[in-house]
Amino acid sequence: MKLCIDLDPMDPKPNLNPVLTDATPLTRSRLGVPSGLSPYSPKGATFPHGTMLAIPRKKTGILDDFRSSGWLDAMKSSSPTHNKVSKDLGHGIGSPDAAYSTWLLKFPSALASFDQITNCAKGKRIALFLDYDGTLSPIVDNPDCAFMSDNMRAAVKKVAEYFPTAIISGRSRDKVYEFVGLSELYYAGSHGMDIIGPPRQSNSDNHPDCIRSSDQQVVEVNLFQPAAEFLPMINEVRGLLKECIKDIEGATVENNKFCVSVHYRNVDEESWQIVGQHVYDILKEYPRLRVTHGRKVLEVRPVIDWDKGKAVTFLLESLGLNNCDDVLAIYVGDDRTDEDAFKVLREVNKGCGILVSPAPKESNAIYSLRDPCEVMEFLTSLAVWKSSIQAR
Ligand SMILES: O=P(O)(O)OC[C@H]1O[C@H](O[C@H]2O[C@H](CO)[C@@H](O)[C@H](O)[C@H]2O)[C@H](O)[C@@H](O)[C@@H]1O
Repeated sequence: MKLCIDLDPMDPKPNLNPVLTDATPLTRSRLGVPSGLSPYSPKGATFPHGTMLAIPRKKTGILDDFRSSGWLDAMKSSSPTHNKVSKDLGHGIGSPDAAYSTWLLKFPSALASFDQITNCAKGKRIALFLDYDGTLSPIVDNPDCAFMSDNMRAAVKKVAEYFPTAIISGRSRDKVYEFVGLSELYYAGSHGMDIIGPPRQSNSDNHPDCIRSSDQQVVEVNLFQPAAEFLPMINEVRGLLKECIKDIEGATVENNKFCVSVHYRNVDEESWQIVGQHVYDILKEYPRLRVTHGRKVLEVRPVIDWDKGKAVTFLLESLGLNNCDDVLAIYVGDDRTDEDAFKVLREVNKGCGILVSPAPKESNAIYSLRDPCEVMEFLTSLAVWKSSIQAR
C-alpha cells in the first residue's frame, strides 16, 4: 500500500464541524488500568466495549495575562532536567538512578514486563501507535534533522508486518512520512488532525470530515482533517509568528500544517520570556487557537476537541477494532500530547500506554521505556514474539 495522496484540504471541503473547547489538563491520577496490564495485577485483561467517537461542544479558552498565565513556568518545565523532575515527584533525596528505580516501580519497564504484556495479548489483535520525535528518533537541536536510524526503520517495518501500525505526530503528516518512509503504515500528523487511515469499517462510516480516496496504487484510504477550516487562520498566524521571532537568536517556526511549532530549544534562556510573550500576544487576537507546551516548543493549534487520543479512537474505529474485546492497543510516546492517548487507552480499558522517558515523570501510561533504543528493542521483541507464535 502506498499512502501518498494529499488532497487539497480546501477543495473539496468536507462538511466541517470543529468544536471549541478548553485545553485538556493533564490528568495526574492513574485511571482505569486494564487489570491484566497493571504491574501489580496477575489477572488477564478484560476490555469493555469501546466508546463511540463523540465530539462534545465546549466553550472557548480565554487567555489571561502572560505573566499570570503560567506559560513561562510551563516553558521552563517542558523539558526539565532529571534532578528537577525527581525533586518534583518527591524523590529529592538520593541519586538520580535511585529516583529512576523508584519510579520504575510505578511505571515498569515494558522490556522487563514483556512477558506480562504478551500474556495479555494472547488471543488478541494488537494495534500499534507510535509517536515520532523522542520515541522513534532522538531529540536533537535541529528539528529538520530528527532522522530515525535505519535500524529503527527496519524494526518498525518488521513489526508492521504483524500488526496494524500508525505514526501519530505533532509534525505535519508529509514531514513525518518523509522521515519514516514506510508506505505500509498509517499516518496522523498535526497531533491527529490530519489522518490517512484505512477505509472505515465501523458504523460511523459516514463521518462528515472523512474523504474516501484511492492512492496511486488504487488502495482505498481515508483522509480525515477535522481542522481543515482552520488552515487559512493557521497560515496567517504562522506568518505573524515568523515575523515577530525573526530577531530572536535561535527561535524558529515550523509549519506543521494544521499546527505551528515555535521552537525555543536554541534560544538563550533569558530570552524565553520574549518568545513566550510574542506568541501570547499574537494568540490574544485568535481565541480559536491555543497553545500546548511540548519539549522546548510552543505548539499553536486550533481549539477543537481533537487530540492524539481522539486520533487513536478514530483509527481503531477505522480498523474495525473499536468495539471488540479481543484488541490490545499499544501506544508508545514521550510527550505531553501523548498523554491524551495514554488516557484514552486507560479509560476504555483497551490497551496500554508506554511512556518513553529517561527521567521520572507523572503519566497516564502504564509502562515505560528509557529512550528510542529501548523502543527499538521493544518493537523487535514484539515482532519476534508474534512470528514465534505464528510458527507454532
Ligand atoms: O508528536 P511528536 O512527533 O513527538 O512531535 C512533537 C514535536 O516534535 C518536534 O520537536 C521536538 O523534537 C525536535 C527534534 O528532536 C526538537 O528539536 C524540539 O525541541 C522538540 O520539541 C517537532 O519539531 C515539533 O514540530 C513537534 O510539534
